[in-house]
Amino acid sequence: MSSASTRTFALFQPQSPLRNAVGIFVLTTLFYFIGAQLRLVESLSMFWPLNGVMAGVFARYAYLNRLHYYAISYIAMLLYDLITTNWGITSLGINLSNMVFIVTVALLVQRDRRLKNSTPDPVNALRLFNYCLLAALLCALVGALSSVGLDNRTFWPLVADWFSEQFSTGVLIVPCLLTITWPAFTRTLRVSHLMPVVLLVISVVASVAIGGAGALAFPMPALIWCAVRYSLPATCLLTFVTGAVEITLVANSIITIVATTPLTTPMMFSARLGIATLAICPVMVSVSMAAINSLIRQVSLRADYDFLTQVYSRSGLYEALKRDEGTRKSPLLTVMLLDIDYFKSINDNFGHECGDTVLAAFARKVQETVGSEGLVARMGGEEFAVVINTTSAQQGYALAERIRTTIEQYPFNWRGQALFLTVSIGLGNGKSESWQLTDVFNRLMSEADDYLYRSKKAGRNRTSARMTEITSAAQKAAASEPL
Ligand SMILES: Nc1nc2c(ncn2[C@@H]2O[C@H](COP(=O)(O)OP(=O)(O)OP(=O)(O)O)[C@@H](O)[C@H]2O)c(=O)[nH]1
Repeated sequence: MSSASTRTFALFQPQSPLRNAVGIFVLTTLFYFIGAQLRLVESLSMFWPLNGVMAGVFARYAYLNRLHYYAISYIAMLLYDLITTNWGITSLGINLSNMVFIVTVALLVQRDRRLKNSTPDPVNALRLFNYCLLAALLCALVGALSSVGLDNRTFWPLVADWFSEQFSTGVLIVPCLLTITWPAFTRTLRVSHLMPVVLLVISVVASVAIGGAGALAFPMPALIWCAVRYSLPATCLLTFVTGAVEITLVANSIITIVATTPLTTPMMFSARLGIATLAICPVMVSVSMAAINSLIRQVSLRADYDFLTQVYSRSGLYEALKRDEGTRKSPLLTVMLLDIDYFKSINDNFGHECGDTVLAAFARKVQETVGSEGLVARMGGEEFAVVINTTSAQQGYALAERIRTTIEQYPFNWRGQALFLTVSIGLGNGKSESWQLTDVFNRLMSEADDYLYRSKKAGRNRTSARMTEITSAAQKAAASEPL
């Protein structure tokens, strides 16, 4: 799910086992500390981020999936308990339940990776939701078994509490950990970009002000808006923050979902599950948006380029011209239409495959001759267009002649045999205003088409243009004048 355009965290590295071990130890201790601090508020107000964070870390970095790294995380938890609690042997079981959650999620995500299911698609987001569900169930069973009797609590309420806590924090945190990247601010920030976040804050405030069970769903429209507007990592982060804030506000009765206080375990169970279930929606929308955008990029790339020759397609050329509008400086545009002479005979004599190879090599040679400044497009069959900014009609004509002679002399290679081709060219030259480039192009294209016809008619392997017509008419007139 990670974006290639942004840098990823470098806390862990495949070749640095010591660094990884220290990183895992510190992260485990840090998040154990944070969880323990939240736990101190009141027994039901927990938000236990450790398991979600460590599951995300192990799931994200495949090279951390080693027994000794898991063991380091487990030892860090035991040490923390040893120093800060008097749980004694019970700590082994309680922390084993944490490890059950971490290992289950990490292994299931890694398995998906191996099966090549790591692309952002809504099914993967849903799968992650199920993995958290399964991991939370297993963790709750182990956790409740180990802690039954602590604080006089019985098995099933413990399972419910443990499960809802693990599931909600897992669903909120794991997608975040799997997608998080360093922010790359390439665009200037406009106030309108912040509107989804502003609405999100307003909806959380409204949840507090209005209260009731429905209040938990208030941030949903804002989160969906975030999913449509922002990147997947940003959406996951905002969903996590909103969910965590809501859980904390409900647990501390700041969002009042029931009139009775203190909140009972079943109420908190339901609230946590509700928040977790709602949290999957923006993530799925965001993943769908990422999949749609990547598909659009692929499709438009395919439409913009000719598959065989790798130069622009006709529609791609128009798009490129539209992009150039407003930025170009040259007042003159040259459009060339090139048509390979007797191309049919290549197909007839050497086969279609040879024809294809020659077309691709021809396009490469033309692009090479015009350089990166010129746009080359395949207009269809063996007909190509070149569009280039020029300073004079002569410059355009000289370039066309250079293309023609280059092709004439170039030995196209087909299975060790050298094939020689010629090309006929028609030229259109004209002034262009930057805002009407495509209109000018259409006009010059029709002029180039006219002159291409003349090149073919005059015997092929030549360049024709208005300029040459004027020149040859002047030459003819000069020749016919009496001495
Ligand atoms: N191999 C191959 N041949 C193609 C492709 N597109 C068009 N052609 C062939 O290009 C040939 C064009 O033939 P014509 O239009 O008669 O033109 P020509 O033989 O080049 O003759 P002139 O243009 O009159 O010099 C046809 O035989 C088409 O089948 C392609 O993508 N691959």
